[in-house]
Amino acid sequence: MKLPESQVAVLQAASANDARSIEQLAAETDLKPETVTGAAFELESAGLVTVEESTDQTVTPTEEAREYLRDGLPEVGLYEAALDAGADADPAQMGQVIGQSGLEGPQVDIALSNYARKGYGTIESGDITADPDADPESDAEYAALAALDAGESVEDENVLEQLESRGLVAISESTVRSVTLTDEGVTAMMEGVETAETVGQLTPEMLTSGEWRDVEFAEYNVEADAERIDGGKTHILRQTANRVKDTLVGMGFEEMEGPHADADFWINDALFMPQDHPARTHWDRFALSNPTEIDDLPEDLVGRVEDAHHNGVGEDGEGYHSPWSEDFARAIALRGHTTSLSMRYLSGHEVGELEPPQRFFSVEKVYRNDTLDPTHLLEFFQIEGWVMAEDLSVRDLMGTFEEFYEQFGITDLEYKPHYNPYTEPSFELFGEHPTTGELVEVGNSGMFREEVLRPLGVDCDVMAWGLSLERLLMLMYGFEDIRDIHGTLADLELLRETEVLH
Ligand SMILES: N[C@@H](Cc1ccccc1)C(=O)O
Repeated sequence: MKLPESQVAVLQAASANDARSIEQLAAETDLKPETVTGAAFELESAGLVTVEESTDQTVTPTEEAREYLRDGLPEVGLYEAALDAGADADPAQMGQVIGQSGLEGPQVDIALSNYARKGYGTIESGDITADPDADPESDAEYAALAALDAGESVEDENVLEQLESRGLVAISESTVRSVTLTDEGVTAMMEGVETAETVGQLTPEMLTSGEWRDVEFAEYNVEADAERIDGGKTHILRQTANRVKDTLVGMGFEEMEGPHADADFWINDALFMPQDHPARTHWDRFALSNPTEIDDLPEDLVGRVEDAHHNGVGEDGEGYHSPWSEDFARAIALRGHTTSLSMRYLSGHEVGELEPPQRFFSVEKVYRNDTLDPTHLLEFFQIEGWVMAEDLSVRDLMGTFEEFYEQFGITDLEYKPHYNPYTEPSFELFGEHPTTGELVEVGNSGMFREEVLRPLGVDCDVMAWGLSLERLLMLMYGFEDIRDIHGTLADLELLRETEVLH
């Protein structure tokens, strides 16, 4: 019998009486595990070996667990402090016991949430008791962590589950295969197995020499285990941004482009945002220190915008009775919204005067001095858009949102009246989070006011919006923390495994 080299090697290394794992065979034959697996499958289909599969669990203590192995579990620290405070006799004040325990930050919550569960005592309305019979020495979770750390295995599934849910162990499963010679395999070996020359890869030389006609090619085995390789890939946020762009282009929109750092004029003044608006203080804007201002603002437009701020527009227009300075308008900051682009385009500054109907969009980054939390980042992507046409109504706006979000599987939009200095009426948009069921704000929108449109020279209706790309992602994939997706705390595994659906 003639077989490819790797199969001959595996056949020789396998035994009829004792199952050998892929790793053992790989070590013995000096072949890669994936080559051995491939060969084993081939031999199995030829009836020469059997391949058994089982699942192997690897449990590894996390960094946090190692800390506790060193310093003790937080709930045990709390128990010891409670004992010191005499809480085994009379309830002690919880605040004091926590202070004494030396626990800090998140460890306090961790201690509290495990204390009663593990029978160390009770916690009720500010008081803590300690069960005198509790024995930290025989804490099952600690013992299990210590065993794992020493390379031993832990059989108690409940304890493992608990440790996993506390984030103290990482459990990963892998398929283990082992190979045994069949009777047929033994017979084949006794009759003699020779190595057939097989070619794993076609080369240009083989093609030019014509040698390819005579060689035997090794078969591919697409089921063989191979090493996992995480190649670079487009970030899911970028993938979704691209999908949003495709969707909007499909709906007849054209893309806007423009500066991330822009004059306050485009970011705020053109939007009829008074210069003394709270959002325009230095707290909220990321000002540029070099350069500090933009010189080439369109003078006519600046004049009309200033006039609207002072006097409003129309016969009985009403302006702001607040100061307006051109220096303030020229100052450069990172844009807090991409509505600056909408102003640039609507004013004719970018692509010339526009005749209705028109539709424009951008999917671009904006910057805000917010406090970081699960739904806020200092920078995020805004899906900006506007439609310019005669006689638009709120129905057109809602219809556009329904059509857009439906393409991402979101069909339960809700609207809430809102206030923007530049739109009237204005609406916030909400969608339901697929796992928590909470209503998540996904965007803000409205019909631009006369005070915005008149100075820009637009004399028909314009409906507009700014939607959050990250929040759209949260609704699509059920992320609960925006920081899982980007920033320094991003969950790489999640990013590797999430597939953007088209
Ligand atoms: N600029 C608004 C969004 C918006 C754009 C256009 C019109 C109305 C609202 C925001 O950032 O929240």
